[in-house]
Amino acid sequence: MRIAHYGPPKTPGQPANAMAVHTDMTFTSILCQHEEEGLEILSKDGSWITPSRNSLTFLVGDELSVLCNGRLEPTIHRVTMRGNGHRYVTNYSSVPKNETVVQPPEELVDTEHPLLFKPFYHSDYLRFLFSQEGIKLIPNALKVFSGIITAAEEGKAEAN
Ligand SMILES: O=C(O)CCC(=O)C(=O)O
Ligand SMILES: [Fe+2]
Repeated sequence: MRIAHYGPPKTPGQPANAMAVHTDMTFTSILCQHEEEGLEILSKDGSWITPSRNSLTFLVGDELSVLCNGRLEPTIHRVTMRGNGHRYVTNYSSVPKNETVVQPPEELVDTEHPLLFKPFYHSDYLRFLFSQEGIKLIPNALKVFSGIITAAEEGKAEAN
């Protein structure tokens, strides 16, 4: 568990990007904001949702998405400081061990649900994310690192 502190925006009244758009390199993260809000979650329709401060927000991390073979998508989120107060947030996350091979159980892979991600070690994924190449790809780094192009997608790419 981590407790993070964010100072108010440098220019009062002007929203500040305090954490860039990303997904978490975790199985799950549970966030709790104290007093000052700021968390923003990207919804399916492209709008940003702002969870209220008195709530727990459950985020699907990259590795949970792999574990359930894409049935859940990683939560895309960012932090924008709009108020002028200090912001505190607790982040309780579950993370695979470095030597864990991240892959779905075989029950979740079949002809209707082909394997979407190549199995990988958590430590290799972290190394990629913090590389010059990986960091630029956030929030789409997972697909580039381990995504399998399906036959349907390949057909689409050839047609273009
Ligand atoms: O501060 C927050 O609300 C979110 C923090 C976050 O996204 C992270 O630490 O990965
Ligand atoms: Fe995050």
